[in-house]
Amino acid sequence: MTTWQDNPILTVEHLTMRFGGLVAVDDLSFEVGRGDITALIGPNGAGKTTVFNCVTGFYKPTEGRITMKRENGQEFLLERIPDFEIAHHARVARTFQNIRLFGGMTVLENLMIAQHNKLMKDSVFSIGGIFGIKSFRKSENASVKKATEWLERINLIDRADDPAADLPYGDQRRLEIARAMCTNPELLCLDEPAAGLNPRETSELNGLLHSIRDIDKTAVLLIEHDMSMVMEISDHVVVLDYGVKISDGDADFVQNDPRVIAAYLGVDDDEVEVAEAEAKVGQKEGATS
Ligand SMILES: Nc1ncnc2c1ncn2[C@@H]1O[C@H](COP(=O)(O)OP(=O)(O)OP(=O)(O)O)[C@@H](O)[C@H]1O
Repeated sequence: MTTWQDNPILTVEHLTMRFGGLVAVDDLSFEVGRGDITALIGPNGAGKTTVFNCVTGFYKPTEGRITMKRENGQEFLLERIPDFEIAHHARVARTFQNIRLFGGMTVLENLMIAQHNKLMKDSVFSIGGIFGIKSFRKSENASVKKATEWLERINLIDRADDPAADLPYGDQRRLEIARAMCTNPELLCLDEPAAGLNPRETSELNGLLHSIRDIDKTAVLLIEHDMSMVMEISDHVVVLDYGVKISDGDADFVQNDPRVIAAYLGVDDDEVEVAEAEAKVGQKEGATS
């Protein structure tokens, strides 16, 4: 079995991000394995979103290197290129904490617009579209086919013509992921994909992420606060606290790591056993009262 170190798609080296005097991310290094679901976790304010923003080009890091290695061997230093090139050439797609669909457009149109760049190119920037040239028609048909396939995969084909804003929250989340997938990413970055979902919607999301890893062979990097979801689906978990990496391994390793338990309980490492015992007593008392 390969691990994230053997075949990384993304390598983060000595990443540091300062905002004035505040060090949000401090000398962070980790790998994201090709074909893995990797979770970036940590308490509030640990620096997770800042890392995401550096990987996807929203922030330029103060120091460090972020290398994306595509399947075809091409390498991109993400800290050096603008965000549209990160999406377009390095093939990194992302979603945000808050859903950013085009609510007034239909469900299908949301998936079509994700393929806009290719359509524009194939239509020679609309001129070919007006005259109906063959390459544009072919490209348009391919876009509709791809959008339809995704709607079938996320069980929204019956809602194709409804405005995206009319969908239930969990469906909107999956549509947003499908829209990101329509840009053909090799790395998909998801910012709290399970936030606000009920257990049924979370289970549908888990199925979708597994299929993206296994069928599309797209690596997934996610930030998530829902620990049971993280531990269930992740091949690899990286834990941050106060901008510093405190643990890095598979889900079993990380959830039993005393440094992680200490960070989440808000105590020092050497106080973990006492805090855990107190937490268990508290749970029992809660159950009997
Ligand atoms: N643009 C910014 N300007 C100044 N400080 C910032 C900026 N972005 C983030 N920070 C600070 O950097 C630190 C890390 O924030 P970040 O949002 O990355 O954490 P997080 O782990 O994603 O937190 P949460 O789980 O609450 O979303 C925090 O102290 C935050 O206030």
